[in-house]
Amino acid sequence: MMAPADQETAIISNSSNFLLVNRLETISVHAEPPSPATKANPCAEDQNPEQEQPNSDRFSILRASLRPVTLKFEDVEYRVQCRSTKSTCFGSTEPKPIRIVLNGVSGIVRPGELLAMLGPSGSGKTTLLTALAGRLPGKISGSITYNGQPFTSAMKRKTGFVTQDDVLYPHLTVLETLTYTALLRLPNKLTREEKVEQAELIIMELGLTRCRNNVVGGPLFRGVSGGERKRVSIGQEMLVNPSLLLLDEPTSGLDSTTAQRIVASLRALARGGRTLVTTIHQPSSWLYRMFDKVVVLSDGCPIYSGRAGQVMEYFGSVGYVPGFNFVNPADFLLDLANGVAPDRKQDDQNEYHGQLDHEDQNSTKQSLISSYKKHLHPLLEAEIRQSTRDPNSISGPSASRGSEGQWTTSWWVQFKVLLRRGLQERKHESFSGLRIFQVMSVSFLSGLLWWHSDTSHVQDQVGLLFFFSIFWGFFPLFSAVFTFPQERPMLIRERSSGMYRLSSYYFARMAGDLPMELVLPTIFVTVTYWMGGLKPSLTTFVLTLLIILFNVLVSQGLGLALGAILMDIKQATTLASVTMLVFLLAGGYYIQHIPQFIAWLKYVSFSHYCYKLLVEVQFLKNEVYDCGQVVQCRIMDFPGISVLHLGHVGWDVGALAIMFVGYRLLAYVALRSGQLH
Ligand SMILES: Nc1ncnc2c1ncn2[C@@H]1O[C@H](COP(=O)(O)OP(=O)(O)OP(=O)(O)O)[C@@H](O)[C@H]1O
Repeated sequence: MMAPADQETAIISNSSNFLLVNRLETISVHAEPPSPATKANPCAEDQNPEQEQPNSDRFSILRASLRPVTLKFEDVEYRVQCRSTKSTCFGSTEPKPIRIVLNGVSGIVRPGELLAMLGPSGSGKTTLLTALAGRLPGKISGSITYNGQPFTSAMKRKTGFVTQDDVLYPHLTVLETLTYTALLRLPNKLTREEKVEQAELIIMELGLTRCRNNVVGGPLFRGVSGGERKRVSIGQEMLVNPSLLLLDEPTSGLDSTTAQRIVASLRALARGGRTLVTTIHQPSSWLYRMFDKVVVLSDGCPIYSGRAGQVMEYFGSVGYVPGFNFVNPADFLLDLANGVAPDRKQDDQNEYHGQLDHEDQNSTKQSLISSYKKHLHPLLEAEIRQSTRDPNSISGPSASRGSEGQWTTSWWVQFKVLLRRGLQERKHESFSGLRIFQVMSVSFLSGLLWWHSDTSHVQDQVGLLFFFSIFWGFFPLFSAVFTFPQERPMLIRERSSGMYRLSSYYFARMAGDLPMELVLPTIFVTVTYWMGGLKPSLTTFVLTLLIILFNVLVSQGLGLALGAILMDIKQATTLASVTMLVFLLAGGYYIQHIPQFIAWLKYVSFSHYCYKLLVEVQFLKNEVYDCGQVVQCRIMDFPGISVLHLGHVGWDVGALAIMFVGYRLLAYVALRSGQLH
């Protein structure tokens, strides 16, 4: 059997260039990594990196981007206003109760260290981690600094954050997911091939080779396993070689061997000069030994913050000694954080069969919190103060090079990669069998209903044109409404790690939607137009098709805007259906004599303009119809047509164009102005 340190050495030496890069970084970082690094990698100091690894040149940019970060958090307090309100008998509401989620948490993590946050469920680990990642909304009291500086956008790009829930595109394979991330997040100075190679290395490093070509999967269809998904999420952050890496429960759902491998990789990453912080549930004693520091939370309050190896000593000194000779320190800490003192635990097992006294638990927690305040807090304060005087931790390169550009890749590269990724992810949804069936069945059915109608039945033909404008108003509107509410988690995740500009995402999304949104209406119109016996002229057909496609784009824009403004699928679909019904009624087909005070409605209805344009091109020439008793009338004088006041094609097209631009602009502004936080 290999000793843990040997195993780690084996993992490091057997694995990819990526870890080799990390090893090399160990030499170049300012801060001195703790001694185990040398144990894990005994020859690191003797080797000339350039000679030993000919490939290392290619990744020198990644190495150069690694800057030691000393993370300090002091007396962090976070309060939230609970949503529930109680109505009083007089109809007024009581003030919303305030909940203290974090209360006076302090700590310091230096480059080369791995800090683990332990605590029962709901104790505030995720909240603290999110605060340290600079992503917690609302006001945080206390101070959190990175090399003595507040969180900046330069720091954002050097920070990796793996959330508890994996936010991944379900239709992309593992390789595609990591490759697109590499293309978006790695600097322009690396070639495309090098970025792809880096993604491959991560796949090897995280043991994902077997499932590299499997789709990630989602709630509706199976893909890779939960543990593999988690590793893909970790890989996405590891790719950019972050100086500060924060992980929320990276081992949840993993078997113990994989969990050990992941934590060993994390420790190796830390030893390469990074600062690592992770939350973890119930680590084994083997995993626990890999942590340099731990913070233990109980109901948002710290009961320990300091060296992992000194934990038993500290709790022994304040009167808490485990009842057994051998105990996993993590289990012991979790018991304490739950208020279960060692003696009570034995009582519980022997006599009470799980009936723990809540008062006892609360008093144990209170006693642990006061011991922390009395003994540990002053020591931590002194350590933080001392480190503030240390020039390495305040003027490290991450502070001095904060003026670097905000983006690693150009707008155009971001646009191209996002466009390709979007097309690949959404082609399944846009051309799903169900969607095609829906459109084709409506198309054939309407073609049969209007089978070879002619100008002797003007009313029927006008009805078909109005149906075109309504169907291709509703359909794209309801598809588009889902876009941004569904993409929101991904957008938040990727934008908060500074992956791309909102504008490049937005334009890529618009461009990617074009072919998908325009193919189905084209097929629909082609089938129904000729089956329905509309004017047998190629020019009229093409013009009809163009008007419908324009209408599709306008209605899609409205759907995008409603989705972006409300960011809630239920609310957005409700508002979309009301709006579309109003547009339908005011469109000019059902009612021709709208009262003056509400007649303005038709001017905001894109269906109205579309319908007018369709009628205009269909009956452009002075055609005639049979208006009874062998009398022929001009079609333009047909009652349902004459009230449309045709003859203003330019205005109608202009109105649609304004709506086309306006709705999309509105959607962009809504996204920009905070719906993504
Ligand atoms: N914005 C919020 N509004 C209301 N309650 C909140 C909010 N943020 C956090 N909380 C509460 O604060 C507590 C701590 O939450 P947090 O997610 O940080 O716990 P945790 O230790 O990570 O739990 P777990 O291990 O189960 O993930 C929870 O009880 C949670 O409900």
